[in-house]
Amino acid sequence: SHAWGYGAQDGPENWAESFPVANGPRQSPIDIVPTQAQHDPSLKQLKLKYDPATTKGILNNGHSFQVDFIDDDNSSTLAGGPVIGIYRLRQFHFHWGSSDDKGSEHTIAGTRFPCELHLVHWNTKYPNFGEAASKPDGLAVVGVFLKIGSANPRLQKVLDALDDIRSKGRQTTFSNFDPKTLLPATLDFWTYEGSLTTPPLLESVTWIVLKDPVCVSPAQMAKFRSLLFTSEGEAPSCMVDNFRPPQPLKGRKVRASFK
Ligand SMILES: NS(=O)(=O)c1ccc(C(=O)NCc2ccccc2F)cc1
Ligand SMILES: [Zn+2]
Repeated sequence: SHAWGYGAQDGPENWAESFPVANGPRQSPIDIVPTQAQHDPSLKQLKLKYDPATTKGILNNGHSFQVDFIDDDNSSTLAGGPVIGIYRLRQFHFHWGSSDDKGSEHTIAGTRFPCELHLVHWNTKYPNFGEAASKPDGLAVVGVFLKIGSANPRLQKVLDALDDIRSKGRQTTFSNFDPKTLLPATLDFWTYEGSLTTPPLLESVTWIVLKDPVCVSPAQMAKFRSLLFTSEGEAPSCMVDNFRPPQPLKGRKVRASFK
């Protein structure tokens, strides 16, 4: 089976054994070097429309935790920015470290953040997420950096649900949440063509990485780190350091929506 994780034996350095695309031409994440990004004035404004009523639940999937959304219609969508057409919100999740000096997947000129939020959308020109995930223009993921600061009240509702999903496979009700509240004030972004950052590492993602971080407090980071990679009954293993390090750019251009 394709069991993968973030440990010494099953972690990112070994993923290529089961998922050879790990060494492909458009892998994610990457180190974003702002001075080497090109401002593209043709990039449109990012249009995010999220309906809290589409919130479906919250799940510990053994790699991260995710908040799932009903994606049967265009109630919660992403358009504009670098994408053509309409992409539907499927889920959002996070990646974080065991300490505040690491945890993000993308880095900015080598700077790592303690946490990174991913809002996952799929192109409605395809019938469903699974189909879209195998197409070069199938997915669009918005990445948001979290930096240590004052407690973020918008995060609290998500973090309060974590007590009910401590172990892998646990899920609980979660409703009426507006992911827009997790975003920074300005939606300036970098964009490049990449991949899923976890197996199956499919090269189907248009990445939209926001320039401005949002805040998270040390106590809130401790809540993320209270989750487990393991199921109930297994020897507990703390869910931390669930990030893939930056991958080779292989000639790709990173564009900036801002000067
Ligand atoms: N960290 S990230 O790049 O934002 C990322 C987003 C989504 C997935 C995912 O849906 N995996 C399961 C999956 C993949 C392909 C087809 C169906 C699936 F359920 C993985 C990584
Ligand atoms: Zn992710």
